Amino acid sequence: MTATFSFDLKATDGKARTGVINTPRGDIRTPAFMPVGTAATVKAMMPESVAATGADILLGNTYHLMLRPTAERIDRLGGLHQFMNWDKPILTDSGGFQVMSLSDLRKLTEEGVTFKSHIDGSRHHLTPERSMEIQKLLGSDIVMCFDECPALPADRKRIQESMELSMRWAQRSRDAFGDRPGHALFGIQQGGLEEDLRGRSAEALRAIEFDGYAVGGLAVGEGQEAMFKVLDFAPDQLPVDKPRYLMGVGKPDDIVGAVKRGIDMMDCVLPSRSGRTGQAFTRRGVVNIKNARHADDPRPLDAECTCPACSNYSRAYLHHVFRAQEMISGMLLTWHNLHYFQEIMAGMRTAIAAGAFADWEADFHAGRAKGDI
Ligand SMILES: COC(=O)c1ccc(CCNc2nc3cc4nc(N)[nH]c(=O)c4cc3[nH]2)cc1
Repeated sequence: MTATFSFDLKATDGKARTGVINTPRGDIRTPAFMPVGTAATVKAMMPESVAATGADILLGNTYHLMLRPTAERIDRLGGLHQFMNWDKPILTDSGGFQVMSLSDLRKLTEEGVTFKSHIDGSRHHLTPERSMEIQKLLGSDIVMCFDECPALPADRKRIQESMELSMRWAQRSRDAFGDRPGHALFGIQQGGLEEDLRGRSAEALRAIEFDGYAVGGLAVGEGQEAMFKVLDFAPDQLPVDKPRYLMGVGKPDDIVGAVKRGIDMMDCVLPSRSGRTGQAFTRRGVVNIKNARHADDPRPLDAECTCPACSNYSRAYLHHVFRAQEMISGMLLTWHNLHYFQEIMAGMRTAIAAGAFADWEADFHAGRAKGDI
């Protein structure tokens, strides 16, 4: 732990990197996966269970928390860490992406976005300045710039105009964030799938100077092949000595491919949301536990996994509690998936430090079957 925020690059293997982000609330081992704690909880998990999976940091959402219970109420109660009983680092997304993907009756102007709450239809306004204020009230350790993420597919003109707006908002975010030792502000690169637009975005962000840089505008339906093509150039457009954060990613093989291309941090609802629907990620591929063929299977989900679900329960039991819609079903599979995602991150950190990423990656892909196992 340190009083300031810093990134210590420990080793590289090809484009893959491993290091530590030092923050006053604790160190973050990279490459890092951030569980998503949207409404001040990682759904179906106690905070101590999230920590037990190996997570060093979790993600919160400005959009959800501003609507309910409001940032002012969380601030009055001591901030988000105390409110949700998580004393390690928290990164908060800035709200723009969630407004466009969750709310309706949205109006986008140079000033910001106005929208109606998906919860009660009340009208709200988000600007770079208001997003910085909300994330400060929450007590977030890593604050994201307020940006606009265009839905794909979109024509080049729309992508360019959106990226240029986001860069003006990045400057306003920086100005509103002010000087907050021990707290970080990350810029977000936009530019769709266009190398030149992403290059201009990266240059604009470098000139403003941030503590870290996100690759935004991806995992919006472009597919893995198109995403990897962007990741073949985008990380190298960003400062080499700062953390690179790929937003919203992803499936296990997306994560491995992103780390291979120089990404240090990721977040995704996939392990928790799919865990609640009965989808388990394992070394050998995906298990849909609700499938009837698991009803009498005494074996664990994954014999090599040490999580509570795999250590103490059979597939038959997990199948039963999902079919019976018992609460323990989402708890066990969410814990398993988050544990497995952290195992992937730990494996890559060790492999990169040993210069053995290629072997680790080959082994990762070798074990995986297609479809349900
Ligand atoms: C079961 O799994 C799921 O339901 C599920 C849902 C959505 C995603 C994709 C999430 N993708 C994504 N999140 C994102 C969040 C972002 N935030 C900002 N500020 N700017 C961005 O440019 C941005 C891009 C994203 N792309 C992945 C999985």
